[in-house]
Amino acid sequence: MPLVLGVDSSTQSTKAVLVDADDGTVVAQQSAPHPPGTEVDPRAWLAAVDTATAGLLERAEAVAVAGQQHGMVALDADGEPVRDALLWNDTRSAAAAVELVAELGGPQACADALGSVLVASFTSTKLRWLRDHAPAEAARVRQVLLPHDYVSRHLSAPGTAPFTDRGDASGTGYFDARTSSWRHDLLAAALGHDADLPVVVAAGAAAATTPAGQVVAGGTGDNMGAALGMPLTAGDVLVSIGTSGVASAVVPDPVADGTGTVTGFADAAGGYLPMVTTMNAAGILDLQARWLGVDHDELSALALASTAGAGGVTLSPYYGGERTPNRPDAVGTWTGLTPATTRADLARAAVEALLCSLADAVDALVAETGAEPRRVLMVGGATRSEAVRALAPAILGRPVLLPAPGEYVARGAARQAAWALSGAAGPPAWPLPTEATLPVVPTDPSVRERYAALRDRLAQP
Ligand SMILES: Nc1ncnc2c1ncn2[C@@H]1O[C@H](COP(=O)(O)OP(=O)(O)O)[C@@H](O)[C@H]1O
Ligand SMILES: O=C(CO)[C@@H](O)[C@H](O)COP(=O)(O)O
Repeated sequence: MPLVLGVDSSTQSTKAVLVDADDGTVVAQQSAPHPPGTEVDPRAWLAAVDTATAGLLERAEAVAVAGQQHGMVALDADGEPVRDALLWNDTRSAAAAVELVAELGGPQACADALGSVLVASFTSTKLRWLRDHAPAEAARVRQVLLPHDYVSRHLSAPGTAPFTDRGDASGTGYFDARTSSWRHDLLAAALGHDADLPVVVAAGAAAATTPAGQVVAGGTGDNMGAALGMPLTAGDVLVSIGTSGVASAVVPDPVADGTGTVTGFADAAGGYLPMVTTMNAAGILDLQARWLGVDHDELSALALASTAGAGGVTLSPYYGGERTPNRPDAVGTWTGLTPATTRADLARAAVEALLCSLADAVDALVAETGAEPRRVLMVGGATRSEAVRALAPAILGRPVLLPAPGEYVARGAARQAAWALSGAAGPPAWPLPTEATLPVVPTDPSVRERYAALRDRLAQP
């Protein structure tokens, strides 16, 4: 029974799961929090991974890291950060994104070259921001890594050249996933000069060893990790409700959505992972719980005590700006508040807004990939909310398969580690533990209609 360790270095925390490589059974798991905010000293992730893997790494024969996508880890000649990392949900580079898309010949040309239309989340836009707003720091940059590359390097033997994978690289804005090659020209155009980039490791290959000699696999982006951890197969749509809200699917061929709604990432197994990502997801409920002075269980109970449509209250939940739709300067907007509005209505409106935003994401993904999903699976921290589970099938308009509670990004990283350890042609077959299939219960269609009307009204200048 060889054990493998999977690490998820996501936005809010690092999670580590120790797994039996033969059948995917979780033997132990630990986590450690990350600092809040959209710019973070990346060394905090190294401290978190040390804490989360303490006592587990020693027991593993192989390890892999999946990490939050896109974050800009800019290193100097000594391999130290020139400044705090800018995360995927930092919107200061929105104007830089517009500029870079224009330089590439417009949105469709950008999607054709990179698989995605650049928005502020992408690494290249952050490098352009650095060039224009902190030129002294930009001039010191010698190497650019993604969060998972930086954590993988930390776990590897000293002197290991940094490495990444095709999945995470496809979210940088200077990688061509179809040829699996870096676009140093685009990196230089963004940053103002060229810099070193990590070696791109083939899917399932061993990339390095730890100081103790354990195999380190290439790692990947957290969403690619989740796809590998399910595993997601043709006909599935995965809805993930963490810091970001994500709808994703695995497909064999690249997509190039010139509207920018669907990003055309690569996956961690040689295919592609078209995705729709929102910036406001679990945080909508965190904020609502704080405002109402309740915990998550109480928020859920309140939401379920109201009725469909939240007594006429509708929320546009783009509190921190939004990426899909691309409204980096948006704020949250409430409508329909009356003297009759209750705390339960407010809780309900928050849950409905979260799910309507995800329903938009699923619909856009289905429209781009052209096939109604065979299954919709739902994972992520906010699926612990009973209200989210109860209302999701009705608002998504599809039955929802709920995998057993677990850390599926970390499980995907563990599966990649097991793959690299085995040297086999593909990852091991691990059964997906499922908790329930949540059936669709008919709901008031005006919930989505009113959400869409508010969303579209706010888009007007
Ligand atoms: N019972 C719950 N109800 C709603 N949200 C929850 C609940 N438990 C945890 N969360 C939220 O889930 C989020 C963390 O989810 P996770 O998938 O781990 O995020 P990430 O991978 O982005 O770090 C946090 O915002 C947390 O508050
Ligand atoms: O930017 C994206 C996807 O393009 C996000 O999905 C990040 O990858 C962060 O993920 P979580 O921390 O929410 O899992």
